[in-house]
Amino acid sequence: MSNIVAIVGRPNVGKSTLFNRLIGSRKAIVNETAGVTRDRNYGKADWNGKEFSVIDTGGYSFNSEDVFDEEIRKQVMLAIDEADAILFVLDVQHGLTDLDEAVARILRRTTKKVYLVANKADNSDLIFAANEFYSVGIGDVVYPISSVNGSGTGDLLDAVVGDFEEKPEEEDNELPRLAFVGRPNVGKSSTVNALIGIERNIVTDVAGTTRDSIHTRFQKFGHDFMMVDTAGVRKKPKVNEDLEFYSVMRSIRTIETADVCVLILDATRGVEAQDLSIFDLIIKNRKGVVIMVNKWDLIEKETNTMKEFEQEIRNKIAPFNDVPIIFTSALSKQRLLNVLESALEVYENRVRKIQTSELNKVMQDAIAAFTPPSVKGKFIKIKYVTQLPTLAPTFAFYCNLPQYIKDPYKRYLENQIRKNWTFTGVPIQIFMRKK
Ligand SMILES: Nc1nc2c(ncn2[C@@H]2O[C@H](COP(=O)(O)OP(=O)(O)OP(=O)(O)O)[C@@H](O)[C@H]2O)c(=O)[nH]1
Ligand SMILES: Nc1nc2c(ncn2[C@@H]2O[C@H](COP(=O)(O)OP(=O)(O)OP(=O)(O)O)[C@@H](O)[C@H]2O)c(=O)[nH]1
Repeated sequence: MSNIVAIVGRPNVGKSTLFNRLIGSRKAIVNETAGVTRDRNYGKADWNGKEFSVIDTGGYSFNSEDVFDEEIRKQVMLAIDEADAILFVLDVQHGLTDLDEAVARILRRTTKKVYLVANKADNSDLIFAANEFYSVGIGDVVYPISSVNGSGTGDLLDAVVGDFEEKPEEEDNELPRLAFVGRPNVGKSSTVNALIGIERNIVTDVAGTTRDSIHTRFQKFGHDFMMVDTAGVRKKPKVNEDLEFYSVMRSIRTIETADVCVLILDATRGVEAQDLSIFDLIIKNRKGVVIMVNKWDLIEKETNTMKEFEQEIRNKIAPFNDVPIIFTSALSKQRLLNVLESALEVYENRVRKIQTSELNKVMQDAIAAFTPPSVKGKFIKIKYVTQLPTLAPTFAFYCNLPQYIKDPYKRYLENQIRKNWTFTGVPIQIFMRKK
């Protein structure tokens, strides 16, 4: 499980610019995954081989003035709760403002690691001016950086990743880990409680290694798996705000811990932007996914209601829509066990390894049937393909001119893989390599 770094600060100090710079090194890799949309607030970064998640708390803010300060305050508090490290960004060109001071007051109270980042230090005079920020009284070091030209970010990142605690591998490594995620009020607690209630005696709470995550072991019908972060679900830290930021922040750690995520939707609300953001988080972390449309009991049904609903979801999550979709009622426990069955199938799909010989036999035919279009008169030849020994399915295609193979052709290859083997619910990565 990776470390989580949150970027906080008042508007316009350059949080998004810093965010883009931090995840920039990963962009090329992220784009390799056909059809994954990059949202602007969450990404994976890598510094000297240490991977971590980055959250940009900006951009979520309300535009209305009176709720503004309060909203920033809440975001900072939540960032403190959920992140392992905080980058507190200030603007050297603008100097300290009241709002900076207000954020600093909150940050002074946390025991989490806070790094004071003096952004927009584009030249040596401005780097010198950053010394002003020692007066803020957070940490022993001020990191002058320029998010625009990149100077100083190396020293900052050295410090940040140098302070990461090695996260111990969680216990019960072989058991599949399932997580129930979704925005507030969709029925996460009801689902988990119903599942636990189904066989009260055969579940045990296992304290996780992180703060307050409790993993519940579930053994029944020949299944044996862990439900991750059920503490967060059952304890119900009541966040009233139905804001994207909260669902996303609360979901990140859970998703990173899981192998398969059950994304719960509220049938009465349809698919909303927040649901799609959480879906993107799951895909970005290359986890398995099952979509559970809950509160189905509340829907007036006609002959095709379910089919139409399902189609609407598939359209919205396209292009990656080879995903199980199950209509449930946590209240009446309808089809909850189907969700489990499905999640465990997805788990099997995620660990599936295809023999290189079998893979090549099938894929060479598919490639022969539809060859990559030649570029600038150059003939592109894919020589062979192999599945890499990674946790989530990743295929490397070796060819003479990898840079000329574009996303549509990669999607063709992915579709052929999905057609011939079952990878339902699992994102697939396709890499082109030079041979
Ligand atoms: N000169 C200079 N300008 C910068 C630097 N970093 C960001 N900026 C500029 O500052 C402005 C604000 O940057 P953003 O990244 O949008 O700031 P933000 O903190 O994310 O703002 P909100 O989304 O409103 O919270 C933009 O015009 C950036 O181009 C920097 O290192 N040097
Ligand atoms: N009719 C109906 N109501 C449901 C169903 N599942 C949950 N509810 C109701 O929806 C409300 C929210 O359910 P919770 O299980 O608390 O939802 P949650 O996702 O855990 O909510 P947060 O803790 O806010 O994230 C409760 O009033 C439940 O009784 C369902 O399948 N049908």
